Amino acid sequence: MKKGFLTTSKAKQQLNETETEKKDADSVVANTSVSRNLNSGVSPNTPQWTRFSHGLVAEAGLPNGYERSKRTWASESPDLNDPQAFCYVTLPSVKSGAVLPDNLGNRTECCVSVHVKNLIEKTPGFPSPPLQPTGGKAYEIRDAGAKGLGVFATRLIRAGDIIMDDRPLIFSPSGSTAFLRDPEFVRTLQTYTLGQSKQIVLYEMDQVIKGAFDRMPVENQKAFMELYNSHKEDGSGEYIGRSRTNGAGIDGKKLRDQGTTGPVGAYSVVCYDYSRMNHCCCPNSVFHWHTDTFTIRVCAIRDIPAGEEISINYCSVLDSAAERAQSLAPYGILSCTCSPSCSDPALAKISDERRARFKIPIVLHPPAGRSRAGATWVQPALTRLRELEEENLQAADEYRRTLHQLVNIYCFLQDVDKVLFYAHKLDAVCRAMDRSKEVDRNLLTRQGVKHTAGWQTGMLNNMQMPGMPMALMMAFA
Ligand SMILES: C[S@@+](CC[C@H](N)C(=O)[O-])C[C@H]1O[C@@H](n2cnc3c(N)ncnc32)[C@H](O)[C@@H]1O
Repeated sequence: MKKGFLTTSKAKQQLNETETEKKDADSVVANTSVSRNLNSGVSPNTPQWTRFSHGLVAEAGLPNGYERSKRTWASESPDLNDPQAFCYVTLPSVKSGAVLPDNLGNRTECCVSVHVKNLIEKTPGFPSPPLQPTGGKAYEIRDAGAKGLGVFATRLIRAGDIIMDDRPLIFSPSGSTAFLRDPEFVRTLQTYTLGQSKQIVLYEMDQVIKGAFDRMPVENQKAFMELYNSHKEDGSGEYIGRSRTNGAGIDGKKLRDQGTTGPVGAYSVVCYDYSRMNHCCCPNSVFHWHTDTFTIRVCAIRDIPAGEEISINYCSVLDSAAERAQSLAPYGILSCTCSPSCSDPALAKISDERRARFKIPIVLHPPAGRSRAGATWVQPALTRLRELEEENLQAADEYRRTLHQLVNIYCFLQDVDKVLFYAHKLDAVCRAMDRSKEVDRNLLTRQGVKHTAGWQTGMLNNMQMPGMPMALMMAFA
């Protein structure tokens, strides 16, 4: 049996000691439950380890004197009683006698701790088959000009539709942190400069991913090697370079190494079709990880006409242009031209100001009395929705929140047409964001609306006795 990442008691002790120092690291990757990030080389020990270098790096390559590690970071046959041991495993497991290439799109080579392997295998429904795209496949991969390849709609895709549900080629620890929990390895690193140690960690990560790659069928290896690599000059090897370019962080709240938080102990995946999706600062689709189907699911967040490129966001949609530029640089995206508000400085200024405002939710209080229906108190929410739509920021959570707010307000005001209008928009956005359970199905029919709690509250409010300013007690957030 070979040694895993975290098998020694010293390593475990060091992990516990360093758990308190991860705030800095958390801020790097904690934008969404599924954050697109493999550039988070965060050390629990040194705050400087926030990111790996990118672009042309002078000291690219292993430093002189570093003896290529003979250690095996993960084992094919780990101690299944040690949740911290790391293993290589194919998930969902391929039945003996399974015929390749029938299984090609259905198998993922994983490098995971025994704890995470168990979490995956015990997830209710695992391994359900990937979901079919709504109405059948509606995209093609083709030339996207200066961006390389991209994914384009072949017909109208409606907001809320599933575009793809992609099984990864590889599932592996994100960032370098798994290594940095091995005290012996950390001691070796301490004899080098920070830049040199990052090169060493990149090399070791490359080896880990190569271990998973070597287990793939030839067709999957070919698919992986065809992926774009934006890390050719910074010391990343062929494997980690592709992983940094194409990796998507998965739900780090649930699926992570035992006893870890933040980027430490988190995982990321590299898929095939999904990896061809380019970045847009106002994307028309969103993505989320599903352990039961073991897939990254991409859904349209607004209607996408035939021929339009299908895009996702590689950073946080409400970041300023300068913050987005910083996040995009490791992908080799030096000047984003995805929308007019990126390329035109005057529009970028307006967009920055709006994005900053969108981070602060508006809370509305209906005035007391019966005149509230025609009043202007709803206007701030309507203006916010219009501005979000002008910026094409339907992927921002604030868009979903504002729609919720408007549905509640118009229920309260007993305006069934407006409830239906906003509830249908909300339903599409929630379906895209995998939050459909949030929408009361009654809100989607004229008859049903009248049975909702919000409508009933509005009715009571209309019947209120003079001198009972019930509305004063209400707030629409
Ligand atoms: C995950 S891959 C996307 C697919 C890639 N275009 C391809 O040809 O395989 C990420 C790479 O695509 C390119 N890219 C993605 N979005 C871009 C954008 N908005 N502007 C310029 N290049 C972009 C960058 O080279 C980036 O490193």
